[in-house]
Amino acid sequence: MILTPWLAPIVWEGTFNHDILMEEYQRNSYRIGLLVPAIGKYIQLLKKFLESAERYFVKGGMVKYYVCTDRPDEVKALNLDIKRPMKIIKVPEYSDWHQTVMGRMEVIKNQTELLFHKELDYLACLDTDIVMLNPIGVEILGEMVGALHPGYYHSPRKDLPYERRPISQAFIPEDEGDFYYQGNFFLGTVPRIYQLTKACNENIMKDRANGIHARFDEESHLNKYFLYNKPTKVLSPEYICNDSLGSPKDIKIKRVNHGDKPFKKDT
Ligand SMILES: CC(=O)N[C@H]1[C@@H](OP(=O)(O)OP(=O)(O)OC[C@H]2O[C@@H](n3ccc(=O)[nH]c3=O)[C@H](O)[C@@H]2O)O[C@H](CO)[C@H](O)[C@@H]1O
Ligand SMILES: [Mn+2]
Repeated sequence: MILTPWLAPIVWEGTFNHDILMEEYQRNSYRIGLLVPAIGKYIQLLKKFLESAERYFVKGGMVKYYVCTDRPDEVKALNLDIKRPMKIIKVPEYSDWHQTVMGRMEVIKNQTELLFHKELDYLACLDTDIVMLNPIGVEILGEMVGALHPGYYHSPRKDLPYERRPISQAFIPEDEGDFYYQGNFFLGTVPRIYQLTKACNENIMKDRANGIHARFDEESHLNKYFLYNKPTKVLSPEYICNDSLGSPKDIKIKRVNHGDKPFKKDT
């Protein structure tokens, strides 16, 4: 499938000409931010993430890295082999894993107001446990872009793991839903990312006030948002693979490996 039912492209290897897209990009010299949280022990993953991004993420583009961390000194001590600019954004140490992943929406919203609206045209938000293995180029750029979860792109709607409890703001009724999007790779223009993170954060706050926590944290809220605010471009699972998937025939190129950690996740 290379087009959604609302006619947004689904980006697979072979569906685009990188040279044409790059010429178009260079005429506009868009500024791209790559934001990654590295809070607590996830700082251990940062060097591999950033050095792979340096090699593969929009090569030839104007990219700046934004690292959100509770421990700036540990990030500075990493001896990173990167040439593109990096800014460290100080964030609180959250009480647990769930608050940390949910907090990302609030941090992005706040930093968009303060910083990103001045510094960037596009912002991409990725997990730290991603290692890029192949080029991820300007083909990913769009107004508002989501990535298909590699575990569910062939699943019927009834099997998509949306939040199904009506009490949550992330609730999606049984007879609705297009795709299941992954929470760890989304991007868009700065104004669209602002709207997205503001809406998700407000819904997270409402859930908190109502004593409910959505099934897959901020990913459930992102899926709700994308249902009623359709992405203008969708990334195929090439962009968010992991080894546990094996080698599905339709994934010709694994652009990343996601999820390997040298420590146990404390959820
Ligand atoms: C299989 C599974 O359960 N997947 C869920 C899990 O993905 P993951 O298992 O990929 O979550 P994860 O442990 O990678 O955490 C998400 C990201 O938050 C950041 N981080 C998290 C904790 C911390 O102490 N410090 C820190 O920096 C870091 O960038 C990390 O990569 O979580 C996501 C939330 O985004 C979604 O809910 C996914 O569906
Ligand atoms: Mn992850």
